[in-house]
Amino acid sequence: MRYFQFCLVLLYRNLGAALYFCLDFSGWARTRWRQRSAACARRCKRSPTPEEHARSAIPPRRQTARTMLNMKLKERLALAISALLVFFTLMLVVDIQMDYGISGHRVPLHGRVRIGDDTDKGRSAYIEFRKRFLQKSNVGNSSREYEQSAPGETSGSAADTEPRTPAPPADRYEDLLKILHDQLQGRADNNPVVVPPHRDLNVLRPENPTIGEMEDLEPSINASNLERFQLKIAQHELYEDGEPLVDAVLKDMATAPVLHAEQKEGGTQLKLIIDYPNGVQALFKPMRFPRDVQTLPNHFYFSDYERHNAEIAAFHLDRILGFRRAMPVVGRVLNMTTEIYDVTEGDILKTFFVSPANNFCFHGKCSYYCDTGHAICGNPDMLEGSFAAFLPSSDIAERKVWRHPWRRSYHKRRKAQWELQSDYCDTVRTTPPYDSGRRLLDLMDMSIFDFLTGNMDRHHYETFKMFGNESFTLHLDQGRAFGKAFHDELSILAPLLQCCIVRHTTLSVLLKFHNGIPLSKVLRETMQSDPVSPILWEPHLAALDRRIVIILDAIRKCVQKSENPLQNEVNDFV
Ligand SMILES: Nc1ncnc2c1ncn2[C@@H]1O[C@H](COP(=O)(O)OP(=O)(O)OP(=O)(O)O)[C@@H](O)[C@H]1O
Ligand SMILES: [Mn+2]
Repeated sequence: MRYFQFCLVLLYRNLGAALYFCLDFSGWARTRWRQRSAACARRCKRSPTPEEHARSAIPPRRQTARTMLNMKLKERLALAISALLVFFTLMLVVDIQMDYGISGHRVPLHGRVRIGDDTDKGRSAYIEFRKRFLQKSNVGNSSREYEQSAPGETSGSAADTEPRTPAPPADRYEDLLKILHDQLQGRADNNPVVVPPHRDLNVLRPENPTIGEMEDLEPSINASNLERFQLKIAQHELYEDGEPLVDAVLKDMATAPVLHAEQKEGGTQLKLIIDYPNGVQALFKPMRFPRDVQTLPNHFYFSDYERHNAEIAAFHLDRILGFRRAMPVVGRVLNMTTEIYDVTEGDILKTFFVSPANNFCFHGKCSYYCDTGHAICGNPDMLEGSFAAFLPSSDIAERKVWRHPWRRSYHKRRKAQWELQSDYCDTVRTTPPYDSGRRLLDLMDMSIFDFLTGNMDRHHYETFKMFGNESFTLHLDQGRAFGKAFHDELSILAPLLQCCIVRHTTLSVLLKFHNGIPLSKVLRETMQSDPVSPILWEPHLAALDRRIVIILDAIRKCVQKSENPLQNEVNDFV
């Protein structure tokens, strides 16, 4: 990136001079052209004489050399600068392509960048699977399932939003169940796709200290539930299965008096830090739209609005799937006057106003959607939002920010490297920290989690520094999840399909929901406890059950490919 900045500075510094020379050069070219045209007018109409023929037979290289010698110094300079400019531009493009590692890790490229691989190489099943998936969704399924609704379109008829009992699954994935069963019996140990529990550090957990133990901190007698929760965050999970502090923290955030509100710096969209008594804090994301408003079809994932209910739903989903890597999030309705306006100060106060519909609104200051046209409005001054329990401060537990290897390009015309290179995972899996331990498997879980919620906005992820690389990846920032209920974004599954590796435990949970009580039902019921329930529009819940099937298909495809790579290649071209 430093090279990139250097190039930019050089480019801009030289741009003026280069332009001058280029213009001057074009002047020179025009004069030459005029001279040549005049000469041509004299002789072009007749056929060339033998001497002219001989003259034109001078080798082109000598001609070029002669032209160069005839040029003035200024002309030569202009040419050199133009060439330099082209060179810098080329270097710039190469630099942007190469830059995707932070935290000291630059993944070596081994000269493997290809433009648009169209067959899967090695273990990847991404391209083959995507082809089939697209065929499937094009043929015979022209129902609403795969259509994108119009901008701002709402649910349609009431019957549409009624919970429906899904039909019994036709395919129980017996082949995948058998792998799980064999692994529990100590067989299928070396399955290249499904990692058995005794080779998974998340299950083994030889050590699992908490932040409190690492920092030698004990909660005081008056410690809040959140402080106790924070000190219990461990190396391999945020909280234990069945941890009672989770519900206690949710309750505090939903009911405790709001003492102070302040806009959070950083991030692209408006968020407030809410202070409660006893040092408890939460990250507040406001409601902008009703539940059934979907991502605008012409919006890229990076310009999509954040949805407060997506944060709430994602927390519950993360918990139900047994990951326990998302901080507790709860919904609450605030009085904008007494719980925001009266308890905040500074510039944000100047952004409050009363709308033509007599609602109380504000927009704060941020880089996306913080203006009068995109204000957040109460009804008339009651505002719903999500409250995420605050992570421990960096004094206690510093976090490390990692660039996600499967990060999107965040540019409307540019593609990321993983989209161009089908064997991209080979590069990632040989690079620390993805070459050993739990990290790569965590990214597979994250890919599954994000595919279920439709979250395309996973540019970075964070871990707690004190636990080193053998620690879980936090599931932070799900604000752009649950945007499109009728579209399944297969590219979110690219990490899984390109690496073809998954935890036994994760596959087991997916199969449990697929063959047993559907995920949509469990999540719907769990979220009923939230104060602003219902949290999700029904089609988003239905999408979860549909997407589990796609994930299971993907894992099956990976297993088949690992068992018989050649045959699958052949089949795919029949
Ligand atoms: N529960 C939390 N407690 C403390 N800090 C948090 C919490 N959740 C997120 N953060 C921090 O706040 C930052 C911004 O949060 P978040 O990513 O949700 O906002 P955002 O506006 O969506 O950001 P971006 O636009 O960059 O995706 C994160 O990078 C994270 O470090
Ligand atoms: Mn975000």
